[in-house]
Amino acid sequence: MKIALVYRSTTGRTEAMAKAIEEGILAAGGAVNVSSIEDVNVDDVFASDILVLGSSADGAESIDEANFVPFMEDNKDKFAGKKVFLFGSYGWGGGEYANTWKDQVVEFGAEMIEEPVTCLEDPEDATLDQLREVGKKIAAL
Ligand SMILES: Cc1cc2nc3c(=O)[nH]c(=O)nc-3n(C[C@H](O)[C@H](O)[C@H](O)COP(=O)(O)O)c2cc1C
Repeated sequence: MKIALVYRSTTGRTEAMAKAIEEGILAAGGAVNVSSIEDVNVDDVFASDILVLGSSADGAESIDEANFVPFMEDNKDKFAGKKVFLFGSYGWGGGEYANTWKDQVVEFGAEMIEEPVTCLEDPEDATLDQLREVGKKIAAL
């Protein structure tokens, strides 16, 4: 299945998580089209079966307000039937923003591959290992 990974990261924390997922996908023999939300190609993303989406927490328990919020709203009709995995780093909110994001994705008709994975600030090695395993699972779908 075709896999797209789109992320937003201000200081590199969510980007490190994205790299671990990519490593897992590649290690399992899969291929993935990786882009940051700032220069995402929407047509390419929604030509994929699996959407791996990462954003750090922003605003008041939101995903990235400048780019990811409009990306979600503008493409809400394109999520039906997609398989989605969400991840990202947060600072103080315990990752609550990712639950709201999950609810949105489910409301748009997508299927969650796994529960979102979030982490406080920099991802620990155990989190990166967990994300590599998620990447392997995604590659095998
Ligand atoms: C403008 C701004 C708003 C933020 N809002 C939240 C928030 O609502 N909840 C939270 O837990 N962290 C919030 N954070 C903290 C970031 O999500 C956190 O620093 C994260 O580790 C950054 O990851 P990144 O380097 O991948 O962007 C905010 C940070 C900034 C700069």
